[in-house]
Amino acid sequence: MELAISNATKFFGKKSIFKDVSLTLKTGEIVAIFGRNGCGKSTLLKMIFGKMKGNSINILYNNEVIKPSEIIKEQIVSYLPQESFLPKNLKVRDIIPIYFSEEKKQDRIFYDPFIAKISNTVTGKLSLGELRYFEVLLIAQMDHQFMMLDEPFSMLEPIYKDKVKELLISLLDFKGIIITDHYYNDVFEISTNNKLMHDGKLYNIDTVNDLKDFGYLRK
Ligand SMILES: Nc1ncnc2c1ncn2[C@@H]1O[C@H](COP(=O)(O)OP(=O)(O)OP(=O)(O)O)[C@@H](O)[C@H]1O
Repeated sequence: MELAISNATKFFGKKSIFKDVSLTLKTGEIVAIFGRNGCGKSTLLKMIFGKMKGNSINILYNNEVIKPSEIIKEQIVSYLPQESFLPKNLKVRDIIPIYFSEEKKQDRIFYDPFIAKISNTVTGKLSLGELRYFEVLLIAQMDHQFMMLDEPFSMLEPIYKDKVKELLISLLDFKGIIITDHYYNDVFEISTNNKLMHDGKLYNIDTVNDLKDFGYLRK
C-alpha cells in the first residue's frame, strides 16, 4: 500500500508556507516530519486529510488519483490532530463504543491498564497527558491503512511514550504512519524515514546531526 503526495503548496494570503512538497508513505514505514514551530507541518497533514484546502496537492493512493476530500470518506487515513478532538463531557468508557462497535477492539482499549484507571473520568477532567494517551490509542485502533499523528508524544510521561512507541511499531505490518513531534529522540527511535520542513521545502534527514545543520537543533 502506498500513499504518494506531490505538488503540495500552501499560501496563507501572500505568505508562502511551503511549495511543491512531495512525500511518499508505504506500509511498514514511519515517516517523521521535523521542523521549527510554524514551518507548516500541521498544515501539510491537514491538507492531506482534506481538512484544509491547499493551493495545490496531488495524492496517489496505490497509484490511483484520490482527492483529499475522499481521504476521510474512503477511510484511508486516520489522523490525530494536534488539538484535542474528544467531547469533554463524556466518560472515557462511554467514548470507546462511539468509536468502535466491535467488542474486541473496545476491550483492547478498556483493558489497557492505564485506561482502566481513568475509565470513569469525564475527558474534560483528564490531565493533558492522560487525554493524549487515550486519543492516541483510539486513533491507533482504527482500521485505516495509513495514520498521521500530530504530536502524539505531547505531554506523555516517559513510560507512556514508550508504550506508544511499542504500539506504533506493532502496527507496521499493516499500516504506514506519518509522525510530527518535537520529541525528536523518541521519534528517531521508531522512524524509518526522516524529513525536515525548512524554508517551505521538505529535506531528507539521516541523523540528528542533520537536524543541527539545518538549525532545528542547537550545535
Ligand atoms: N488559519 C491560518 N491563517 C493564517 N495563517 C495560518 C493559519 N494556520 C496556520 N497559519 C500559519 O501557517 C504557518 C504554519 O503553521 P503550522 O501550524 O502548520 O506549523 P507547525 O509546523 O505545525 O508548527 P508547530 O510545530 O508549532 O505545531 C504558521 O506561520 C502559522 O501561523
